[in-house]
Parts: sequence; C-alpha cells; structure tokens
Amino acid sequence: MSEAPVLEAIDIVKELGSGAGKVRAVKGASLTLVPGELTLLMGPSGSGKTTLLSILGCILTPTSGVLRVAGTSTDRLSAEELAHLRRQHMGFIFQSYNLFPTLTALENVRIALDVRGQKGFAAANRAEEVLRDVGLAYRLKSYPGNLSGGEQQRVAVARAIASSPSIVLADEPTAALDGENGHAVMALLARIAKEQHRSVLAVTHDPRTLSYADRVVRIEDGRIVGEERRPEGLDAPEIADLTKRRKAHA
Ligand SMILES: Nc1ncnc2c1ncn2[C@@H]1O[C@H](COP(=O)(O)OP(=O)(O)OP(=O)(O)O)[C@@H](O)[C@H]1O
Repeated sequence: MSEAPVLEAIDIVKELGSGAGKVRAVKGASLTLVPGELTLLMGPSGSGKTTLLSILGCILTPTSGVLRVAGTSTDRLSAEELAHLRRQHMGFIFQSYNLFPTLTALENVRIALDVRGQKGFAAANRAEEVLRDVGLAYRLKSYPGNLSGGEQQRVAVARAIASSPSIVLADEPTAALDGENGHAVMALLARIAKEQHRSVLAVTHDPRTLSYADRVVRIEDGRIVGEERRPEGLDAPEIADLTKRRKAHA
C-alpha cells in the first residue's frame, strides 16, 4: 500500500505581477510527495519551477488551487500559521547556500533550531550530530568563507534537516557546484530521503542529478507535462540512460 502524502498540491495556479505585466507562472499544476522519495522537478528556464516550489514551501500563496501539508489545508491560514506549518514540516536548501557568514558551521545549524524553540545543550548536540552525519565533523568551527562550495552546501543540508522536517525542498542545490561536489550533495539528499524517510523535492536543470532520483516530474510553461519513476530494482545510474532513451524516442 502506498504511503500517505506529506504534501499535496492540487490544480495550483499562480499569477505574478500586475496589470499589463501580469504573468500566469503556474497554470494548474498538481503534485504529490510521499515519504522516502527524492523527486526532481525539471523544466526549461521560465517554466514555473521556482514559483511552484515557493508555493509548495508556503512562501507564496496560490492564486487558486489546494495545498495540503501533512494533511492540513493551507487555505485560510494566516501568515503566522503558515510560517508555523513551514517551520514544523519543512527544511529549505538554496543554490547559493544562504549561510550566515559571521557564524560558524555549528552556529549556522544551531540558529535553525533556535528559531524552532530548540535551545541549550540539546540543540548544540543535535547541530553537531547532523553536521557529523553530513561528513563535516572536522568543520564544526569553520566559517562559511573558509569552506568549499560543497562543504557550504552540506552545512545548508544539515541546517535544513536539523529539526527533522518531513519535507525538504531544494532550489537548484547543485547549480553552483563542480561535478564531484554536485554528486556528493545529490547522494546526500538521496540518502536523507531513504534512510531518514523524508520527502525531498529538488528543482534542477542539472542532468547530473537524474541518477539519484526516484521520480522525475517535468514542468513546461506552468504545467506538469510528464513524470518518470525509477523502475523497481533499477540501479541509480540507469535512470539517466532510461530518460535519455525516452527522450530520443519522443
Ligand atoms: N515577480 C514576477 N512578476 C512577473 N512575472 C514573474 C515574476 N517572477 C517570475 N515571473 C515569470 O514567471 C514565469 C515563471 O518563473 P519561474 O522563476 O518560476 O521559472 P523557473 O522555471 O524557476 O525559471 P529558471 O529556471 O530560469 O529559474 C517566468 O515567465 C517569469 O518571467
């Protein structure tokens, strides 16, 4: 039996701008996320990926459509209630890491726990535990400026998962990284989905990410136009070949 979704978006429409500049960035998109899966949202530039991700993350409110987070409909929630839902269930990862430059790796993770009301020794221990888990035990006291791009993104991943959210949303997490670091971050996100049973959604252009996905959702011109799922038992790298073959036959 399939698992209950942690996030459901049904027929989402989003208009941006106003007057003559009004753009329908998302035109009726539906998407469901379940625990334990890494889903990629892929599409050309301007297709609405970031807008849809912002709606799924309760950062933007949809013009119409229904969004349910852990069974709670976001319709009619106040900005404060939306922020609470976001803090309770979601972690975010950005292309440019968004770390505080004047805080150490450990402090950057601790502050994410602090805003969720987790303080003191328990929070410090938890921050250290997640940084160790992402392979940064030797970088706890380093400042972002002294870390490589890959290390900074791993701090950002640690920060996103420190409070054990059921949903992790990532916007172009590998775009600023070289090949090796891009693969390391995707392997980490895939492991988080599997081992920690979270639902991870990454918006990406990056074909290197394909081999880590359980599911690839395609968006074009504000609409979901297709979905591919990794067949049971298929090794990770083979999904990339499968996708290439499908495109060649399309
Ligand atoms: N604030 C805004 N006002 C008006 N139009 C906007 C605004 N933000 C985005 N758009 C338009 O909405 C559409 C979707 O943009 P969005 O950034 O979601 O696409 P994207 O797929 O994430 O693109 P990229 O891959 O280039 O980041 C585009 O046509 C964009 O120009």
